[in-house]
Amino acid sequence: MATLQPQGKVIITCAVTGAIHTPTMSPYLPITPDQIAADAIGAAEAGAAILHLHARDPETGKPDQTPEAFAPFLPRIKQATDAAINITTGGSPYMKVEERVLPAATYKPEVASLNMGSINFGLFHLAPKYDTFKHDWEKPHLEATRDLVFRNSFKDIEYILETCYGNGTRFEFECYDIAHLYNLAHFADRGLVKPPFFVQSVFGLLGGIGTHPEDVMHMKRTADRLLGTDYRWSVLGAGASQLRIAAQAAALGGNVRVGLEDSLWAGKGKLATCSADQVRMARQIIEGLGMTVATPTEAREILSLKG
Ligand SMILES: C[C@H](N)CC(=O)CC(=O)O
Ligand SMILES: [Zn+2]
Repeated sequence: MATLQPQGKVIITCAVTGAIHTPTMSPYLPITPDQIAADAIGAAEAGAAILHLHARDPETGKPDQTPEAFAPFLPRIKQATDAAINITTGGSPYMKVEERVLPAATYKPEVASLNMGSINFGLFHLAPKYDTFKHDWEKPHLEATRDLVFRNSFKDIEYILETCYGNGTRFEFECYDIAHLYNLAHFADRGLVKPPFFVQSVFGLLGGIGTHPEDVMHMKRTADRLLGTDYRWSVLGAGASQLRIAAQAAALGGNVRVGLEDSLWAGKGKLATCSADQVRMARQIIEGLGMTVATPTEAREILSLKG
């Protein structure tokens, strides 16, 4: 029987680069292997017990899901920190599941992300519009920059489970909406996933659930009802909602995820200069609530990681 999460102990996961933010959005977004390694090591030193990692093409900054792309920074991070490595199987919404699972299948990490359902992945920009009748510019309107579906079908999820399970890898179950919790319960009922389930509730991504405190409560109440004591709850808030969502969840006994993958900000209108900035701010909130940040060893215990 998995050990229950000790009261007041909070696991910080840090996601350092991701695949959605582009270099044009912030000069601090880690792109090269050196930058990804330095940002991850800094986040671990600041208190992150789990490091969620993606790779990018150092020239273009584009997501790169080839195992080779992870090779230059993984051993250095493992050398420099005791943090648990969490390799993405999400890659980017443009990739097929066969490509997305390769790095986790190759490196057999302690943790790998697993997206528990498909979602619309939209990105919009304000586009000026010229009214040919009025011969004048109309109020700029929102136009889709990207109109994607981040596909995670039941077969895709099964494929990743089958590919990684034999490696002792456990999953960070990314749940962007309530339905994804039901999908997780479905795989649990089929015995294809074993408790404790590390549930990463994702708030504030267009296409998924919002960031209202009621959304957070709804996710937690539903997870409590469907998964009982078999899950360890964590949250990530996208963009400016990151620390507000973290504070609410920590106060409810949950764990938190921060990092430049999920938000480029360190407070209102201030770009984070590194993911460690956000780890330090999360830590301040956690300790301010009279709680303590879990060490990598404690996180392994709580999540039954292979170590
Ligand atoms: C919202 C996050 N980008 C979700 C994520 O981290 C997905 C993954 O890497 O598998
Ligand atoms: Zn990710």
